[in-house]
Amino acid sequence: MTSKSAAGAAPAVRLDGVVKKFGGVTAVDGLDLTVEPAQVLALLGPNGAGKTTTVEMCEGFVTPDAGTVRVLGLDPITQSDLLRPRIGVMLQGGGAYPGSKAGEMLDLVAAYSADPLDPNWLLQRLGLEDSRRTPYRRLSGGQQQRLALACALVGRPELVFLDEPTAGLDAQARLLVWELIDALRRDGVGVLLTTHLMNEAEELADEIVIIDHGKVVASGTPEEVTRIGAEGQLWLSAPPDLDLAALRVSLADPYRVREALPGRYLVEGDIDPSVVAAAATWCAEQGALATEIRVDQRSLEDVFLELTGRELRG
Ligand SMILES: Nc1ncnc2c1ncn2[C@@H]1O[C@H](COP(=O)(O)OP(=O)(O)OP(=O)(O)O)[C@@H](O)[C@H]1O
Repeated sequence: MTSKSAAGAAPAVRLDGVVKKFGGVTAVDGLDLTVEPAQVLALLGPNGAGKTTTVEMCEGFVTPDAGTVRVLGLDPITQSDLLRPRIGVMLQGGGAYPGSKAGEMLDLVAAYSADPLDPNWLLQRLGLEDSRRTPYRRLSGGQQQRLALACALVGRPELVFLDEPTAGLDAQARLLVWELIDALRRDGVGVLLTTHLMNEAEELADEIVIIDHGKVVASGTPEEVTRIGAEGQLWLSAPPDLDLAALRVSLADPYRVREALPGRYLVEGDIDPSVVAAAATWCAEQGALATEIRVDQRSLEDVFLELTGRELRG
């Protein structure tokens, strides 16, 4: 289920029973979590679920009230001097002086590292080669975001914390970042990623942890998480509001058929090949294109919404 670290190697991140309260709000409530080396773990949760607080405790910016946090085997609060050179943190805003140029900023961060990556190679890898001499304040939001990622990676960290690394990026830039995260994993780097993009988590993560109200509500590989509650289910994706009457005739009792979410049709019962055929035929007879059929497996978004509720969080 989970990739194992090399014998004797400390997990990249290990949280045991971690609690963090802000006044009357319990942001993190007894959280256990492990990121192995060379593993991408996606931490998902609705707004206010406790993701940022969790990551900030790992980075040593926030002190837990209870439990243990170990990052590369070290305590991020009391051993931060030892830890800092070994981790990469993607700061929103980059801690930048607005007038400094993108290339200068990256060079400066690289200068703090004993064995940095070549900043020019990294700029080119992130599609920033033409922005080398551009002052930070003139970079677009997406370019600033990519520069923050470059700053997190230039010191060859063993572990990186990526807080919504592709928020606000266009599709091309997102793909570049995804490729880079994949390359990090291949190089043995652990990645703790927070994201609101379910496809990003499915695409990149070896392990998904969904939290809500500071507690784990589901965890496992993407395949394991998308199987939660999906036994005896067929999900068909197509345009919304199709007429289900004909499908109810061809799949009579004991099958139950409904449009569970707009454009997501759910058949519950014993799913055999004839049921798959009936669902596909029904969709074609409606003149609609079925874009996806999943058996005994749901989309990550369906699982996420069911586990964390559909109401908006503040
Ligand atoms: N410094 C703080 N002071 C007071 N309350 C805080 C502080 N930081 C976080 N909280 C509260 O702790 C809870 C968890 O917040 P956190 O930012 O960790 O959630 P999140 O999952 O990262 O949310 P989002 O997806 O919106 O970024 C929220 O109720 C938030 O208001």
